Amino acid sequence: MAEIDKDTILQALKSVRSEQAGTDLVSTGWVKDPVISGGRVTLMIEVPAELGPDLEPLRAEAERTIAELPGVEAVTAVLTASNPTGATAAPPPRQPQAAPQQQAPRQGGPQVGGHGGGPGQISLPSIKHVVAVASGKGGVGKSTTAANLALALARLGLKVGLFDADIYGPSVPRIMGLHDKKPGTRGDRIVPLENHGVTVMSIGFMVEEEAPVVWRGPMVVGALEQLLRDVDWPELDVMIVDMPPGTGDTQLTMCQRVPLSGAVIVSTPQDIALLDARKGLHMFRKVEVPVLGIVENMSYYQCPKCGNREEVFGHGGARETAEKLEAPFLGEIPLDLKIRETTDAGRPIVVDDPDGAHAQAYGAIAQTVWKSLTGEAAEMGEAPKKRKKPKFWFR
Ligand SMILES: Nc1ncnc2c1ncn2[C@@H]1O[C@H](COP(=O)(O)OP(=O)(O)OP(=O)(O)O)[C@@H](O)[C@H]1O
Repeated sequence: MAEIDKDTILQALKSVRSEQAGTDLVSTGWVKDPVISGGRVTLMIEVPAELGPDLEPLRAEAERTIAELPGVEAVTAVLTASNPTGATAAPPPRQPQAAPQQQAPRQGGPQVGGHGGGPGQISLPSIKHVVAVASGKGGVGKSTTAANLALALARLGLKVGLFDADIYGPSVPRIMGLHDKKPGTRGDRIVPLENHGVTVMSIGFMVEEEAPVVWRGPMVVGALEQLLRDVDWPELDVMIVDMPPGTGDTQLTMCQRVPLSGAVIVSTPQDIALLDARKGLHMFRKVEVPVLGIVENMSYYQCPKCGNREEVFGHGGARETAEKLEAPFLGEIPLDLKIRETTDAGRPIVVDDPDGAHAQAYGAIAQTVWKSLTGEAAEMGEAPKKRKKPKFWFR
């Protein structure tokens, strides 16, 4: 099969003309280095934000042009925009739908479910439930929680996917031990990767590691939607979406476009983070996505040597906030060096120490989430080392 290289791609793109810029696509300087993985080409086109909405035909033509090159099996071109003022402009939000699933559930209360697919939403027919893991601000451990929750759900015997939508800092490839891997292709679809028994996709797989991922407003949503659609998702019981941090227009639009069955909000006990958590809760309620509950992360510090427990940030705030706001409290995860080390080493604690207290805590959260989604109880599978033939763990 013919090898593709960057020069051939750029040469071909010279035949694509931008009416708006009055020149060919390459001369605009908008084309970033194409990423080539086997027969798959991913192309970022970074355009002035104000032109973005008019440039869809240009994007599509670039995609068609590359697709015609020998050796190209699949191509994804995405528009991104760099905006020095930092201002964002998201597409107008879809009006919230009045659907029965869109009431905030209570623990032990009515089940929620279905993967939406309403007007303006992406259709994900092979996925039964899509759950967003969100936080009002960055750095609270959202990705760590998303990964461990996904792994704990897999341990319940479920088929689980993890989609990294945190386009500003995609950390799922590293957390899931896949940072040096690239997804393959089947026909014109992207085949997601798998590790620790969970199917994983991240925008981080598609960009060069050192490349700063600068995305703004509608481009983020467009790129994520496209990636979600281009992936050949297997049949999944549940997909966890690691959302971009914050509660701005981008997050709001994501919540409206992705057919969410529910959302989990991660917060630290600090007041400021809790205020942000409230914003997160209000955001999901505004778009009528059920909030499955709040997880308090870095809840307290337990000395690994003496077992002494210290309430670093005035522990318990998330539980109180959850009660006040009538959202379920899902559980607390302590601040523990082992959680950091295992996460950062690509073997999250649920895999690294499946019998430990932290894995049990994530397991209990996973059970509550699954019960809220389906009304069904699910039992934890045993840790793999105890099984001769692990049934649920490494599938
Ligand atoms: N419970 C915990 N105990 C110790 N370290 C933790 C815990 N939770 C997360 N961390 C560590 O905190 C850092 C930030 O976590 P993570 O990347 O999950 O946060 P995030 O909210 O997703 O951040 P961002 O939104 O900026 O991507 C990581 O190094 C992670 O290992």
